[in-house]
Amino acid sequence: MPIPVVTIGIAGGTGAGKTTLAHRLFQKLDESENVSYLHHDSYYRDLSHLTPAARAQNNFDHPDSLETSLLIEHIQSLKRGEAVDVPQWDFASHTRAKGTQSVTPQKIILVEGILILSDENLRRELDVMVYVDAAADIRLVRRLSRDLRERGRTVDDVLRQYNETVRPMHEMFVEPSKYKADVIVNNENPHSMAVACEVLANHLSTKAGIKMACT
Ligand SMILES: Nc1ncnc2c1ncn2[C@@H]1O[C@H](COP(=O)(O)OP(=O)(O)O)[C@@H](O)[C@H]1O
Ligand SMILES: Nc1ccn([C@@H]2O[C@H](COP(=O)(O)O)[C@@H](O)[C@H]2O)c(=O)n1
Repeated sequence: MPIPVVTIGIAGGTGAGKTTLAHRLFQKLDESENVSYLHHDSYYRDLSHLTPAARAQNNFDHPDSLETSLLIEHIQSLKRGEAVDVPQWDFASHTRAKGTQSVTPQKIILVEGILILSDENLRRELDVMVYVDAAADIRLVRRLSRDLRERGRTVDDVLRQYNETVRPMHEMFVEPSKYKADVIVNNENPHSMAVACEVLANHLSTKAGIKMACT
């Protein structure tokens, strides 16, 4: 029996604050309201057939690097009330890790990723589309620090990748997708985050009777 579900998409450039916003939303949702959280990054195509050097040169910011059709299938399964087995991505080796993570169906499906608003079929699955915005220099600094800390990268790795693929693909695919969003959040302004929270709370309440306290 299908359950009423609200699907929220959170897009934005690398380092913009998508994960930060998603985690803030979890904290603000009533504890009884659980969330099925899907990250587009989990759906990168496996590169284990390539050498480590070749994998590192891959363009991870082009839509073809992701198995978006599987993400769409998973959203549709969750909407039907079926659990899904989500692949796990290893950012250090650029490969799909062994094993999957089971995600169970909940009233809210939260989908996050740089490219989720650039795919028309994926957009059709989303009830509310949010784009988190921040200036390129701020995003680069945040990404540099996160990739050194959490993704096993060097400063040279991050800067080379940023210049060769991240920045051009951002301009080609990510930034234009901003104009598909229902809500654009300015992550340099805390008030903008608060307003976005109010908009989402209002939507969840009217469409699905889900309570979310933003204060
Ligand atoms: N408004 C903010 N002010 C300062 N640091 C932030 C802010 N938003 C996010 N960050 C930090 O920037 C880094 C990248 O944020 P994250 O949410 O992971 O971005 P994304 O998911 O869009 O790549 C994280 O270390 C996070 O703590
Ligand atoms: N093996 C990989 C896979 C992806 N990336 C980068 O991740 C970025 C998206 O994640 P955010 O959390 O920053 O939104 C994307 O820009 C890819 O370049 C990677 O470096 N290695």
